[in-house]
Amino acid sequence: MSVIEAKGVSLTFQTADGPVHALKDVNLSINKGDFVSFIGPSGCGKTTFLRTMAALERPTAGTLSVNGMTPDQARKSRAYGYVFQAPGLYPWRTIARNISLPLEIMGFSKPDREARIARVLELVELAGFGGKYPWQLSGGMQQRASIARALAFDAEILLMDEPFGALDEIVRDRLNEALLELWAKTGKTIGFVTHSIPEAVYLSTRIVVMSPRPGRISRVIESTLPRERPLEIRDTPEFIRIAHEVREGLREGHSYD
Ligand SMILES: Nc1ncnc2c1ncn2[C@@H]1O[C@H](COP(=O)(O)OP(=O)(O)OP(=O)(O)O)[C@@H](O)[C@H]1O
Repeated sequence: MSVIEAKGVSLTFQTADGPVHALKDVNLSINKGDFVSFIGPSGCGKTTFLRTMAALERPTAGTLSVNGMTPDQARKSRAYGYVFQAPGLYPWRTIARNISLPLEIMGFSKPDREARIARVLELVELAGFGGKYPWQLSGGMQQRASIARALAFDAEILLMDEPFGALDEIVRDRLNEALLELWAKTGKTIGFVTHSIPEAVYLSTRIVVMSPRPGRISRVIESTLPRERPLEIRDTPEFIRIAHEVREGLREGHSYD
């Protein structure tokens, strides 16, 4: 069953220096339970595409449906959680109260909010840190808190824009493992932007390779790796083969420059 469907999506930004063709004729279907990564050089439209799915940008041509609705309707019915590149937590609110904020806006009762906060803090391994302020946590813990905030209202779709880009590799490895575990536990559909080939291969069921000027999909790679993936899987010939295929896709995209 397809939960996200993009048909002929193009987006041109009008700027003072003329039009910027951020996306051109993007066609993609994401199935329920898929973990889809978007990879490509800087400026190829990865963030823009994720933002159009989340109704944070509007395509200039084509159609997009999210859970059978327009992106606008999907946003209003809270069909997805969105994780930004930076954690974006309010420094004057504790971690629990940061997670609580969208729930308060959505009108969840206090006991329901408290139960949800406890559950998501547990999921991202931050149980016991709800009373801390963001500045009392490390960068990796803050990013996990922002993931908890996106998970709290239990949307079936999670859109993540390079959530681990600013973290060191050891922390990133741990969060990648935790994210896979969470995905296996919850069966969510995940759209994930990254710059890292190993991260894309490790996490995804499908890897969408994009190329710039204008942003297009140059290759979609179906992963042949099993769903259960210890970190050591990165040393297997199959992992290396898929990484090679992604690299080839990236190179291919560049030949259009
Ligand atoms: N609001 C905007 N107004 C004008 N141009 C924009 C706007 N947002 C993005 N762009 C342009 O659209 C193109 C795609 O940008 P986008 O941020 O989607 O790329 P990206 O692949 O996510 O890049 P990065 O990997 O560096 O985050 C770029 O050329 C960018 O300058």
